[in-house]
Amino acid sequence: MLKIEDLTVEVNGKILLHDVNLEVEKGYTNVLFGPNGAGKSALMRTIMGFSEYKVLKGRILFNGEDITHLPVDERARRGLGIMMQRPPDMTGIKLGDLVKVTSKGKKDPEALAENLDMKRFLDRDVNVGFSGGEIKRSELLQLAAQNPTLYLLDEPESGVDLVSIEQVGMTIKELLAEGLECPGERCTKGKSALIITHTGQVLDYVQADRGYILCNGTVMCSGNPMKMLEEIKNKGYQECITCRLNR
Ligand SMILES: Nc1ncnc2c1ncn2[C@@H]1O[C@H](COP(=O)(O)OP(=O)(O)OP(=O)(O)O)[C@@H](O)[C@H]1O
Repeated sequence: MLKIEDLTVEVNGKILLHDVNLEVEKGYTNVLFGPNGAGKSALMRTIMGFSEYKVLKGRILFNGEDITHLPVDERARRGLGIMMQRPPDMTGIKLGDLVKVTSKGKKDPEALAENLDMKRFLDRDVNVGFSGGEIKRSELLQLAAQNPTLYLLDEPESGVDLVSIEQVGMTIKELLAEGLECPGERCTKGKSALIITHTGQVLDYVQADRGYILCNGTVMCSGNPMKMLEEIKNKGYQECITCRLNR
């Protein structure tokens, strides 16, 4: 589904990512770990196609197509959706109108908002004055309306209180399960996701398939995400440089 090959990226003349290789197969949920400033959000934003991130080398393939130089809207049309860590305020745009446009009129904003306890926010300007947790729920509401096939989720649990985390986690679980098919005993998973998490809280709700550790702008190793999380909690990131984490 998503394949990143030897990707090197600069912003304002500074190389933020180099020689990044990473994959998310159809139906997989992969996790991106890494210390602050490693380049995780930059990678997400590059995958989504934000124009300030210039690809100097390598490519991004989505369903076999080279999308490295496609604009954001084209990537969204092809099925990429992002929950940003810090999305911008959109003064003058009502959340309800955005949800309606994003779903192309196919989904009822009120019904989508009900699930996320966001009905009272539909008449408000997107993100303006929203609390940290409300922003996360607003981002999820927009993703539910867009219905992408690959979810890029940048720290979905950050700023979310311990009660609301269940709501956020369960919503992500439901979104990723859409299209889940279980012919006979075997299930084919629905959507794909790449999730950035520091705490791993979201992994209490979503089963992760593979973890990647990004340090200093490049992927240092990949492996079992739960083992990686355990290692990071116990030992921090110092070992990732030499890629000695248990996999
Ligand atoms: N538009 C930009 N212009 C200049 N520097 C940038 C830009 N975007 C990101 N950076 C820098 O790139 C580095 C990586 O940032 P990024 O947000 O990707 O880190 P991160 O791994 O997501 O960190 P965190 O875990 O703290 O969210 C940081 O030093 C950041 O200041």
